[in-house]
Amino acid sequence: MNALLEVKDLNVSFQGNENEKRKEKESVTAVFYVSFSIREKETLALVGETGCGKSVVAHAIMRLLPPESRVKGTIEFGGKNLLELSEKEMAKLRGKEISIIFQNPSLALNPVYSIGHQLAEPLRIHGQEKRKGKEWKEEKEIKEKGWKEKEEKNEKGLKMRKNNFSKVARVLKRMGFSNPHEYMGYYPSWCSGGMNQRFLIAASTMLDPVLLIADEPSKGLDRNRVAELEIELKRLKEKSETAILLISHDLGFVRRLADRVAVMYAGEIVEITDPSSLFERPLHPYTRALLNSLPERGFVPIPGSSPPLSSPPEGCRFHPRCPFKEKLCMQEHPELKESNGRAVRCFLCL
Ligand SMILES: Nc1ncnc2c1ncn2[C@@H]1O[C@H](COP(=O)(O)OP(=O)(O)OP(=O)(O)O)[C@@H](O)[C@H]1O
Ligand code: NI
Repeated sequence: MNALLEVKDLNVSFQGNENEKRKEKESVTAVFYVSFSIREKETLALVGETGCGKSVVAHAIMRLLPPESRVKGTIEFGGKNLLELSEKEMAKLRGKEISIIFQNPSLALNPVYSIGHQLAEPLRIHGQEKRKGKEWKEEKEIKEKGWKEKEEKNEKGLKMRKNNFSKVARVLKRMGFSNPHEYMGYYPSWCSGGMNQRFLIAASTMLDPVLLIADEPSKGLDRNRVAELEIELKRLKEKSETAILLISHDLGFVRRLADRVAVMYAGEIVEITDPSSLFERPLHPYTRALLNSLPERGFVPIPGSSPPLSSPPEGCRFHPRCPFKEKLCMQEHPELKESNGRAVRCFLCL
């Protein structure tokens, strides 16, 4: 099957603070030659320790990185390289074809607008774009023909609002809200955190995006809410055409939802495989260490810490923490090699 999204050799660096000794600005390469693809309707999880570059990858796809970042490589989506699109072209895709679930429901929802109003926002933004030229013409005609037509236009606006609201109601109904019109009149502060989280998912998927990016959607949620979120994402997987890039520290969550998992370490992908092979037969020593650090597997911490991204070690980036390292691992940088549907960046595996 064709890839929906194809990330090739993605590099992202940031101009950092001035180094005291060398009196020059240090550059931090947060993402280093990252390549992966997501197929239609597939859920790909991105996992790895904090600071390894997961969010930077997500923001590069959404083109939401700050101006001081330098991005290289290609991100192909629908036959176009997203990195070459103008801001205007990108704005047309955002929220419509590629959407993102923001992490914190209480920050992402505006307290002073009703749920219904906020859920209709993507419809308003993307509906207006298409109508812009036509609207301008209408505006001109109104000036020429007087107020009668203006009244008609107001009616049109009302009709559009009604259409938007019935679309919001349909989406909420699909998400299991039996009485959507009632909830649409609610304000975020009237609802529980779990419910607001579901509204955020509804907002992100209002226009049936082909790709949804969920960056740590379960972070900071209590157990019940994580369970609700999981049900919601499963429902989305089953009932829609949306592919998901799922970024999460919660490996149990990843195991239950992902079709494939990419493991990142210090800005690189070190392993890509299906969840059951990953959990039953992890190959890369880092993946093994990551699994051993899970509470149910004995909570064994990974010795040492991630290398600074401004000066990563020579050879394999994991070698200073690897219990199996050999001389070669310290001297040469391993490639990501594929075999039997798995890919691993290690001289000692495969
Ligand atoms: N705007 C920025 N300027 C400089 N460095 C940045 C910037 N944004 C991210 N970084 C650096 O890039 C690296 C990767 O950050 P990123 O947020 O992608 O990590 P992450 O894997 O998402 O971690 P977490 O699991 O904690 O969310 C970090 O070392 C971070 O300091
Ligand atoms: Ni992150």
